[in-house]
Amino acid sequence: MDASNSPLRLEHIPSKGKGLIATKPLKAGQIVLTESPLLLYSASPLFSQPSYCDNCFRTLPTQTIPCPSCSHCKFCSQKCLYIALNSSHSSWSCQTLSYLQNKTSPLSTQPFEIQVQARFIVAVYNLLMHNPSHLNILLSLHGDPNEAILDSAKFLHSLVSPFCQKNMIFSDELAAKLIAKERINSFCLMEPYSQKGPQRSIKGYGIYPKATFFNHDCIPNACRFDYVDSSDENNTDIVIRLIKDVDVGSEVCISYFRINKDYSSRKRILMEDYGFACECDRCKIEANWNDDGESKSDLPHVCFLSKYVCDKKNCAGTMAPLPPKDDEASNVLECNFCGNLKVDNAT
Ligand SMILES: C[S@@+](CC[C@H](N)C(=O)[O-])C[C@H]1O[C@@H](n2cnc3c(N)ncnc32)[C@H](O)[C@@H]1O
Repeated sequence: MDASNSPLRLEHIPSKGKGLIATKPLKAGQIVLTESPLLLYSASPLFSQPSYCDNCFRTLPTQTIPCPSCSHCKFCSQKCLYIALNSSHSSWSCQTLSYLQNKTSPLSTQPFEIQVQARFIVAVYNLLMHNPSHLNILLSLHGDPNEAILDSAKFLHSLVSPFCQKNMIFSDELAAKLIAKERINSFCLMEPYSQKGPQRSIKGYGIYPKATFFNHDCIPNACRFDYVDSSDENNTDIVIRLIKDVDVGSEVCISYFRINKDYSSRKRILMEDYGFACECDRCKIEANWNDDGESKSDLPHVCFLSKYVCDKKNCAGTMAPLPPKDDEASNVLECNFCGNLKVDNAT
């Protein structure tokens, strides 16, 4: 990120913590970051059977390959099974998850959110057993534990720690710090778009240590593309593409959710999930929104939404221009959810 030819650099942004700033003038459609995940984990409750591969998160074919030791994990190919057995689904993870997924497990009566935290704890402990140096990266991310996280960390660590060797670094304090990072810094891996809707559900979560530094804006100048169900080798990479030109020195921001959410939903999610009150221009205007009958169609954010929200049925993804070719900006917009293309005649 700090390499001299990188389009972005990390800086302190007043009242936001760290953020990413353009190091040169950047063009709409430009890809400013492609990054592989440090950690991936499933978003499925522990006692359900996911419909996607436990290694690559692509939708499972009809013929699946189960883990030879547990009945819970399924893979789409021998290659994915082999990769997982040597990484995310090590014998330690397999044994620990099998215990947690047992019908008599204390987790069977716990809410969905705690079950996903259990998956995260197993995934992160497994990662740190194999790559202890990743701990510093994880601990440097934003987020501190609150009371609820301290309680769930204590509970989850007590279930998992009997499977850990005595000389390991894990503790309930560390579990709490890690869960607090997970909440704020994870990106969703989504089911493919379907016109039947209603909304794409979440297959899994990924921690991307550079992408996590993008701050939120309700009128973002960049958005995230993902290609989880593509046949690309790096299908779980995250790709951040610019929606508009960005001046040197300006911050590049994404939206942490669909850009067409109303003011009260945005306000609630940003406070409950991310712990901040948004001060962007759109929020300032919408906080004082009243139904005075006056047309609002020429307000900058209303124009932005009508241009960049995908209008395909049940989609509402964000449209961003295709990457520039030979330094020439594209006038074709692509939706980051459904892949819909539309020509932008105003370009
Ligand atoms: C994923 S992190 C983004 C990077 C973070 N700023 C850092 O220093 O590591 C999300 C956190 O950044 C801060 N943040 C993001 N967007 C913000 C905004 N528009 N206004 C204020 N704080 C923001 C909030 O503290 C939020 O919980």
